[in-house]
This record gives sequence, C-alpha cells and structure tokens, in this order.
Amino acid sequence: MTVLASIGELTVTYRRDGGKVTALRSVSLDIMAGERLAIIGESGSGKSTLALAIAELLPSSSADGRIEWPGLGRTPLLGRDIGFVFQDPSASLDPVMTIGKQIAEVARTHLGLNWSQAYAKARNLLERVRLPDPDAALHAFPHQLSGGQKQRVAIAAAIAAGPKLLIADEATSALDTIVQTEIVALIRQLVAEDGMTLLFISHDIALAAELAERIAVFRHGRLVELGTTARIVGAPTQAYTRALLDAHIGLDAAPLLDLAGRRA
Ligand SMILES: Nc1ncnc2c1ncn2[C@@H]1O[C@H](COP(=O)(O)OP(=O)(O)OP(=O)(O)O)[C@@H](O)[C@H]1O
Repeated sequence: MTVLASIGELTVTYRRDGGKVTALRSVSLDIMAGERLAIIGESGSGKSTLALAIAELLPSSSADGRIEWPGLGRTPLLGRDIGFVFQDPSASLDPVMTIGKQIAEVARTHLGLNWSQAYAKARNLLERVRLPDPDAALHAFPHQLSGGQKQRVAIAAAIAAGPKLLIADEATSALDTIVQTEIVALIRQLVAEDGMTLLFISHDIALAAELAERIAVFRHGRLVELGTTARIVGAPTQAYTRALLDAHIGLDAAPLLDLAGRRA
C-alpha cells in the first residue's frame, strides 16, 4: 500500500487570550492511499486541528513538523486534491447561490470545464448523492433543503473535482440518527466508487467503527492508539480507548461487539 500523506512530529499551538493552547503534540501518522481512517477522541482532543492542518486551513497558529504527500507527488490543493465536508453544511454553502452553481463552480475551477459541462457534472453528482429531483435541486437555494439534503450537496461539492482524499469532520454529528446512517452509507459508497481515501473524524467510536478500516485515537492532542478497527474495538491497549468503548456499551453495543467478533 502506498502512503498518501505522511505526518511527522506535528505540533500545533494556537494563541488565545494572550496565552497559548497546544492542540496537537508531536503527532506522527501515515494515511495510506485508499484506506478509510477514523480519527476519534473527545471534544478538544485535536481532531479538527489535524484535519485543518492536513487541508492547510489552520487559522493563525504556529505549526511545527511536516506533512508530506508521497502518494500525490505534489502539494495538495484544497477542492481539487482534498475534499472537505464540515459538520455544518450551511457554513460551507453560499446561501445566495443556487445548489447547481455551487457544485458546477468547483468542477469549472478545478477540471477546466465550461459552464454547460460543469452543470451536467453537477446534475450527475446530485443524482449520485441521491438528492430527490436533481433537476429541481440544481436551481434550489440551500435554505430550501433539509439538513441532511444540504449535507448531501456539501458532499457533492466536496467530491466534484475528484479529490484523492475526502475529509469528513463530524459530517454527520448534527443530523438525526436515521439521516446519520444514510449519510455514512453514502460516504462509504462514494469513497468506494471513486477510489478515494477517507479521513473520517468523529467523537463517536461506534460510528467510526462502522465505517473505518483503521482507527486513530486522540487524547489531549496526542495520538494515543492506532490500529485496525477490529483490534481497537476488540483488544484496545489504552485505558482511554477502553473508556470510550465502555461509554457505548449499554447504549448500542451490538455493532461494536459484532466487529470485535464476540458475537456470531
Ligand atoms: N482557532 C482556535 N484558537 C484557539 N484555540 C483553538 C482554536 N481551535 C481549536 N482550539 C483549541 O485547540 C484544542 C483542540 O481543538 P480541536 O477543535 O482541534 O479539537 P476537537 O477534538 O476537534 O474538538 P471538537 O470535537 O469539540 O471539535 C482545544 O483546546 C481548542 O479549544
């Protein structure tokens, strides 16, 4: 397997209220080309900071360490090489631009298509993310869609230029459980169809285990455990990972137990 991105000794410090907050501490991690990797941890553990650092989207902060792209062979361009889906689709969609134009613009900018080709691509993407009535949706504005539908549009825009890496940062956290399951299934399907690498960021270990082949556990800005999903769920080495798993036992343990191979 090729390494898509290699993160070495990455430390990120934000300045806040005259002081400093260290969000990532000496994190080293290889993201393999074509894998589905989940980053999990409690709020404030540094998950989003890692995602932003990879996408070169960090706000004013100081970052030490390296991020290299052996599997890409060039510095990635956000939108073209990296698609980013945020928790709140309203934050990434322009409220006064039609859905079709927002997606078409990504395709036009990064793929060099003319408007007519870009709109055809947008329509096809709306179909792929299973938005009901893609023709009508092309001319709709974000406020006319539900939260789940808006997230489908944000996903369509994120993959419009055929990125190698899709980063989903708590992309399903604001949705109700049924819609959440549908969006997870959709992400899984699109990633498989387009051969993308997935970085799935979540505070929810059960959801991460459903989707990812490997899980990286973060705590207080450190990578504390990394392994295959079956190993992390079935035989975690860190008390912290065990505590994250235990928090799910009793809520809905079945999927996790299935993964650990403890059930028939
Ligand atoms: N722009 C910023 N300025 C100052 N401090 C920040 C900034 N962004 C994040 N932090 C701090 O960095 C630490 C890590 O935050 P980060 O958002 O990366 O964690 P997270 O695991 O993604 O949390 P959540 O799940 O709540 O989004 C936290 O202490 C947070 O308060």
